[in-house]
Amino acid sequence: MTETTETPAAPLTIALVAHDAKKAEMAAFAEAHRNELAGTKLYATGTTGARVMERCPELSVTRLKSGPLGGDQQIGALIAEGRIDMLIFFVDPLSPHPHDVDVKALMRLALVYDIPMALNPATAALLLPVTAPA
Ligand SMILES: O=C(CO)COP(=O)(O)O
Repeated sequence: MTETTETPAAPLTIALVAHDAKKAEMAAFAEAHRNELAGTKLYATGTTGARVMERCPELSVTRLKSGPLGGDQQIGALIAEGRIDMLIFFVDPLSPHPHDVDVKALMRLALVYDIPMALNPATAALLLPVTAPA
């Protein structure tokens, strides 16, 4: 009998980011999808990560800097290194953001590296079950 040694698949790595006006929706999204998210490795910008962990204390989220202080760029760097499989970024299209160039740079890298990117809850809800079964 031949033994096969199967390497367990690495968990899906997801980056969570939400503008201030969308943080409540991100926390609600995380709660609604807590089972799928529990099987993934999560990164988030600082405040978004805090809100998600507040709502779902069982989820372990690696928090980076706050977006305006470089958190969006940190996530962009992880994407460039091939360490992020999916970006869920709830964007507020109705407010100006002082770090808009960082926001654009993050989205640009998600496009360059062709990773699934959901910019609103409706798209994230479609994307998540396809890629991260509960
Ligand atoms: O600013 C952000 C996205 O551009 C998000 O950063 P925070 O999660 O720290 O608020």
